Amino acid sequence: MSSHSPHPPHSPRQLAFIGLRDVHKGAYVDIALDRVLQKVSLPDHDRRLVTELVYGCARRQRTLDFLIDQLGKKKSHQQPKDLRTILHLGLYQLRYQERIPDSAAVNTTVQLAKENGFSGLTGFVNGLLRQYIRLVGGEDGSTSEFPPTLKLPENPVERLGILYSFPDWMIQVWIDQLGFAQTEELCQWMNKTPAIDLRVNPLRTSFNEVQATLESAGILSKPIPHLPQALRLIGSSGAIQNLPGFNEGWWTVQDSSAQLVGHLLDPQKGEVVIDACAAPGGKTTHIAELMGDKGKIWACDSIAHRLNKLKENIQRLKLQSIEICIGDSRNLPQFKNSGDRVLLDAPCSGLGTLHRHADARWRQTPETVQELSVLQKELLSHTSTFVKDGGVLVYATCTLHPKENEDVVSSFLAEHPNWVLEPPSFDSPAGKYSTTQGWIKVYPHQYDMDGFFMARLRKIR
Ligand SMILES: C[S@@+](CC[C@H](N)C(=O)[O-])C[C@H]1O[C@@H](n2cnc3c(N)ncnc32)[C@H](O)[C@@H]1O
Repeated sequence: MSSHSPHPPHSPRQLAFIGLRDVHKGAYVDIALDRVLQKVSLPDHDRRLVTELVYGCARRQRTLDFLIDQLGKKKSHQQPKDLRTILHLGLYQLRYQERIPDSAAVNTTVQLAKENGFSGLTGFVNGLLRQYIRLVGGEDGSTSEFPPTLKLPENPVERLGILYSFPDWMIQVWIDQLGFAQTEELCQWMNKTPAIDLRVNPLRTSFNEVQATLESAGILSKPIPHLPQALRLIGSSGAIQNLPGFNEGWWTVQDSSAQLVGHLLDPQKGEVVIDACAAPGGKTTHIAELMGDKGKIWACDSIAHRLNKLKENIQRLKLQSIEICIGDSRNLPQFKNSGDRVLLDAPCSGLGTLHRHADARWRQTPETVQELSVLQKELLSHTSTFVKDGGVLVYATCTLHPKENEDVVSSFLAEHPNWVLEPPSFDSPAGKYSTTQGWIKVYPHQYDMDGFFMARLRKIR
């Protein structure tokens, strides 16, 4: 084969541009990325660059638009759509990618403009990017403010929204709960690369054995305080399925705060547990492990294909106690009064896991939150009928919006006098994270784990 291919391979930046163009037309960012990466065979470092550019530009789009607004004569939304995407790519590299020299960021962006129908505007692209370098220099944009020449609004909500690239309404929801300084810490946390935590399966191995085996494969890890099965990977690990112990069912990928939910439920051997929103099943398999795989767990979900992952994990972890049930948990009369414990890990706006989904912050709105809170209340009201007298229900979400958390639980308790909020005992893993109100609210910047809310409710008669 000739070494001079007539069709040079796509450059990573061109691929990122194609992916982002899809995102701006409404595609989910991971689907758009998969689509471009599937078409080509790229060396690992180029794949990583495409991935970083697509996720990064999607995540930081509000900040990048602000820079275009400040540096160009026309506002970002007045620019041709594709030109705006190209400018995002250039500015993203200058502001957030320290390893890319400024000259390379500028030249490749100018080239992108040339190749995608903007030959007449290469001078503008070059000028805008060089203006950024002149004004801001080589600062690391993930932590630094802007120089005063770039005029951020006085309003603190907008300031944080622009600086860290979140919608104003989300910032406001957090400021109301945390104040300004902690909201800024939370924003910074949500823009970091997510950690990967494993949950060791004590039915197949031990914590020490997993840690040692990982170490012999060159992967360092550390325990998480108070969580007996949790192991956090340090540094990059490559494809997770290739790590030792995966095929043997020694561990499952699950964030530490999601592991807390299983401990708060505290299921016991021989019990009947109903997991009302189970797919993809991270918590269902944890419950089985905590019960020594003895008893019965009903794993229900309304979306059948989302349960396939659970089926795979049941096989891989070699569990016997889980039974699958496809259906709407707002209407499953067969479970009335049959559960010793019920888990309702409700569908939510995901405000606690925004670092894992680059475009999630732009997809949720106050209206979607409102709709979700209605669904959550309906689910809680019906699934509470599954619980036997004296039994327990844990309500959990991975969001940080009071309308989906405290409000749902408080209005349930107000309408159901035979239920009480039961705080975890202090010596249990969940007890270490409990709040004075009796529920658990994990703020990610405080505990360095995904944001979560969970409350244990007991049916007293
Ligand atoms: C937060 S996820 C659950 C995550 C899961 N517990 C885990 O740990 O892997 C919420 C789930 O609720 C399901 N769901 C949404 N509405 C539902 C309903 N009305 N009835 C049952 N499941 C529902 C969704 O399909 C989704 O899989």
